[in-house]
Amino acid sequence: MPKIDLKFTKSVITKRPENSYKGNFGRILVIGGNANFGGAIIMSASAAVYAGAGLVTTATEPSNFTALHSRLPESMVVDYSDETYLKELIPTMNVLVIGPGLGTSAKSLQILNFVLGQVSAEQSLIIDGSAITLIAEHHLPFPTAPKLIFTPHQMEWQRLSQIAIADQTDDQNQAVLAQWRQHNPNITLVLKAHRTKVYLPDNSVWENTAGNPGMATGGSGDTLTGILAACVGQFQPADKAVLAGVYIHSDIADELTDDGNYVTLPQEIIPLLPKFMGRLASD
Ligand SMILES: NC(=O)C1=CN([C@@H]2O[C@H](COP(=O)(O)OP(=O)(O)OC[C@H]3O[C@@H](n4cnc5c(N)ncnc54)[C@H](O)[C@@H]3O)[C@@H](O)[C@H]2O)[C@@H](O)CC1
Ligand SMILES: Nc1ncnc2c1ncn2[C@@H]1O[C@H](COP(=O)(O)OP(=O)(O)O)[C@@H](O)[C@H]1O
Ligand SMILES: [Mg+2]
Repeated sequence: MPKIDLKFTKSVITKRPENSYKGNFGRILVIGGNANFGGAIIMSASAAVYAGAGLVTTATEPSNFTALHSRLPESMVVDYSDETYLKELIPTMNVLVIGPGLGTSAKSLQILNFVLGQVSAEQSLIIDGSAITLIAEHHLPFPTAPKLIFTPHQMEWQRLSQIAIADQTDDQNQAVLAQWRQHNPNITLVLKAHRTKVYLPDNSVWENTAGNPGMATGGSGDTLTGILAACVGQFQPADKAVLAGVYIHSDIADELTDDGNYVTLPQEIIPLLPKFMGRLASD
């Protein structure tokens, strides 16, 4: 099984061309954060900004606007229930994230259904957290056109795939993915665990070599979604960008742990992204 390691990740994270502008580095829309889980979407958006996304917009519950503006002025905001505005905005995006802190209410379901109906072939959609739970609960069909990147933890994967956690072997996981790929060949699974595995559309399965139990804290996966979005928005091909994003998240956490941290808080990982990626690009 191929491993996701530092050498591989360095090959993906390239130096920026001198003659470039924000439009070259991905227009990202992150959607989530209900009135209770605003922190989740703030962490996702922050990670996207700090991992180098050219432009980040956050669609969330309006009660999160003030916190978002004050914590992350780089991101624009939009009411996640404003379908008229979103209908115009979504086609201008390269990468969308849906799910961190979205919740599972009727309103959350309405937003998810709307977004699933708007994404198009040239776009990548990262589906995480509550969005995975909602798709499983309501048997929502996957959109057939865009690149889909699911980022479940093992319980979310159990809900979506119907494979019990104890039975989540590569063979079982691949069998489910093979069925889904008949409708959309461009499905990637990032199955998060101690050693996260990434199942790519070419049927390869990659294993992360970094990561540690300090990452077992709320918001860790929300942060990963932003890093993945930024990587897909900046680096080609998208499959390699996903692998690199998984590694960057965990390697920074490993550095914090090596420094003596017992827990690796998302808020400590996020500000380390620019320097870590700069190091990868220049080595
Ligand atoms: N600060 C915030 O606003 C936060 C919001 N969050 C959001 O909260 C929503 C619910 O997500 P949760 O994952 O907390 O809840 P879920 O209910 O979706 O999943 C947690 C359940 O799965 C079980 N489980 C089994 N194996 C697991 C594994 N390997 N990893 C995690 N859980 C496992 C747990 O025991 C628990 O019963 C998501 O939208 C998420 O993005 C969380 O990320 C936590 C932080
Ligand atoms: N013991 C562990 N070892 C390595 N990585 C871990 C460990 N526990 C959690 N993680 C990582 O932390 C993240 C947890 O994601 P998730 O459960 O979705 O968190 P949340 O929804 O709270 O943001 C994943 O990237 C996972 O790989
Ligand atoms: Mg999660």
